[in-house]
Amino acid sequence: MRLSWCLKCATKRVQKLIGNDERNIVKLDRISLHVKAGGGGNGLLRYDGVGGSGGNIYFTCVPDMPFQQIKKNLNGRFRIAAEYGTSSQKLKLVGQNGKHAVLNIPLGIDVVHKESGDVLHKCNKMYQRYLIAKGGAGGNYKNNYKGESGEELNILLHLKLRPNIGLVGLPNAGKSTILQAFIPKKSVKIAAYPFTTLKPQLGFWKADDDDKTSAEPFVLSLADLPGLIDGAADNRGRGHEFMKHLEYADILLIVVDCTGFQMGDPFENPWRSPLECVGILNAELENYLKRLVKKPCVVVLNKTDLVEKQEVEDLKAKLSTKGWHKYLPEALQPKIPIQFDAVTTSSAKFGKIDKLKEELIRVYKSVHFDTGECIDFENYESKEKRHI
Ligand SMILES: Nc1nc2c(ncn2[C@@H]2O[C@H](COP(=O)(O)OP(=O)(O)OP(=O)(O)O)[C@@H](O)[C@H]2O)c(=O)[nH]1
Repeated sequence: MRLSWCLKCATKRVQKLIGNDERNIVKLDRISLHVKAGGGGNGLLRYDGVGGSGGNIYFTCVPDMPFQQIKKNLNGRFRIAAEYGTSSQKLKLVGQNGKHAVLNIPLGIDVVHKESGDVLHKCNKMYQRYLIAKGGAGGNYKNNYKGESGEELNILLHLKLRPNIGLVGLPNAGKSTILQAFIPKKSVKIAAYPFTTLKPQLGFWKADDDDKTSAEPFVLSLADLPGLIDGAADNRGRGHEFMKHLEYADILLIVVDCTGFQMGDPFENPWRSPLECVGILNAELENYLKRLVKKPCVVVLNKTDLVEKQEVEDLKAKLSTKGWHKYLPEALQPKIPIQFDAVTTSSAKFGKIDKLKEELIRVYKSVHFDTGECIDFENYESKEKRHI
């Protein structure tokens, strides 16, 4: 019962988040807002009257709210203001406080100060009220009975997706092809050149297609992100914009091209072996956010049709060891090597993803059965590993 609730809520939350966009391409993942808290009312010096305080601006996380809804709720104004406090009067010495303004937002929004870039709040607790701008104090003896101004600032709301499975890989590894193989009806942009995927794409995979006995549909969401490059954690290739969507993913799926990777001109950039690709991706993930390398993680060696079977087996064996990173040159070794929950293979172009499907279901279910309820992935620490 609990498990089915988990699965249902995990799927629902992404479906609701992205609204009705048919192709499920995330078109809008940030909103710029001007917020102004109310100013305090003036006091009355002669009678020691105190002005009312200005209203605060709060954001509250609510369930099942699409990100686009924020825009609709604001009626395209992109400005929120709270009420001013009223001034003290002879007949009403204590002024009335201004009303607070509360904006409902979906879970997983980062509130960022537009000018400084500081993250003011990570809004990831349901029904929690986050104070965004404080109203000014009413006039009183401390401020010479002059009402104070409320805080006023420009902010950015950053949406972070909450997929069950987040696909990570270097460009051209075959992420979109994998997504297409999982969800054949979905139209995904695929091409034989890097950076075909420019925006995150979400797909919903009915994972229990063969299981006619299950009462609840078992649907997992997959997010295909644009390819990461060396230095993505330092925002090269707009890395931050995409990596933020991995923060709340339940499972990371590292997609590696079995034939390796060549970035641009071979005279300028060295060819990277598949193992080196894993090392680069591991390093990028840990550099961006250490918590990411603690998440459940599956590696899939894609394009197995292009290399010898033995080569794939050797690679799989290496990655399945605890010290897989030791096979890499020192400069490419990640500081915190990920201990993979599964290493598997696929040939997505030819629809061969059965082993990958099995492993993903196994890892997903094992994680959920461990806790018996919706897992708190922010504090998740796998049993046998991950000493950070
Ligand atoms: N031979 C073979 N080719 C594949 C396989 N999977 C993907 N490809 C090809 O690899 C190329 C890149 O595939 P994409 O799915 O666009 O790769 P991507 O990782 O999404 O690329 P970016 O958008 O750059 O991140 C395409 O030409 C695919 O047809 C596979 O299993 N075997």
